Amino acid sequence: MFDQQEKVTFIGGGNMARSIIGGLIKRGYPAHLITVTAPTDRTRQRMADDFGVNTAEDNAKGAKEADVVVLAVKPQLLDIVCERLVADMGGHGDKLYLSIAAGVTVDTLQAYLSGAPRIVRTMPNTPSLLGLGMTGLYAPAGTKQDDKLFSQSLMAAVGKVVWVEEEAGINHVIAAAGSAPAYFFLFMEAIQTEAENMGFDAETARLLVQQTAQGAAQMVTESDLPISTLRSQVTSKGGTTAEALRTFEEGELSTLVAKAMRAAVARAEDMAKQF
Ligand SMILES: NC(=O)C1=CN([C@@H]2O[C@H](COP(=O)(O)OP(=O)(O)OC[C@H]3O[C@@H](n4cnc5c(N)ncnc54)[C@H](OP(=O)(O)O)[C@@H]3O)[C@@H](O)[C@H]2O)C=CC1
Ligand SMILES: O=C(O)[C@@H]1CCC=N1
Repeated sequence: MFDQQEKVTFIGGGNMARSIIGGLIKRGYPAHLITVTAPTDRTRQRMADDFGVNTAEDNAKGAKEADVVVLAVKPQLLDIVCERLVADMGGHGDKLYLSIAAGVTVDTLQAYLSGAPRIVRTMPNTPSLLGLGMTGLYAPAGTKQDDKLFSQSLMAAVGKVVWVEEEAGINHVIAAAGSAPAYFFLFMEAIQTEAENMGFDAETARLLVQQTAQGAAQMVTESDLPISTLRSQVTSKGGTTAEALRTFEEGELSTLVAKAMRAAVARAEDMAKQF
């Protein structure tokens, strides 16, 4: 599965790092090659207990021996974390730096990392935990093929991957995939809530929504038909679905979705100016 097995250190052990590491371990990436750094004991302990990976409180200690450093802290912390990291390691160490941060460009990362020449940006999402992630990757011109291949194989171990040619494409991946699990969760929450209002207990309401969402997603995955055809197969003329869909149309759901995706892109662009 993994042609190259490199020592990988994750700086930060939050939701996204956990999803990727969980997915990697599930797919057989050797735990002893993975290190996670995080300031709190609890995060480090959970990582060690759940996945058997190495942990370190000190970022430089955790990253010094690594071949690949995955930057998995919040975007607003990246400057201080990277600058401290290279200072404490005595330089960038010519490592491959893989950033998962939204809204921080390669140029900015390079400035934070004292000119590190090997940087790849990725935009994963949390279903990586189940091996069902969707990751966009961007490598600046001149990135070595080996670095692209390793970044791709790491992220492909936890789901599907797409490369974007232009760095701006990463923001489009954020809108369509990185942030998008939350859109589906919101939709599912709304269905569950209304099912409960209709009288189902919470457990049954959740079962109704989760099984339906999983079934619908699986149909999209397994069918060659356009999604609109799958929708119309549910929609009997003059029936119940048509009424529900008409209500969504009246509320301009498609326009609202487009607006939400544009808002995610705009926020990523703002962040890129801010950091
Ligand atoms: N969540 C998501 O769905 C996605 C997130 N991303 C990106 O992933 C990155 C992380 O997001 P997410 O996982 O949600 O964030 P979380 O807040 O869940 O995790 C952040 C982690 O950073 C750790 N941390 C804080 N300060 C430091 C430090 N000085 N040195 C080392 N580690 C530190 C925290 O440690 P502790 O636990 O000890 O407090 C925590 O484990 C962001 O840049 C985000 O843009 C990208 C795609 C999807
Ligand atoms: O909300 C965020 O900024 C991050 C990036 C994509 C998903 N979560």
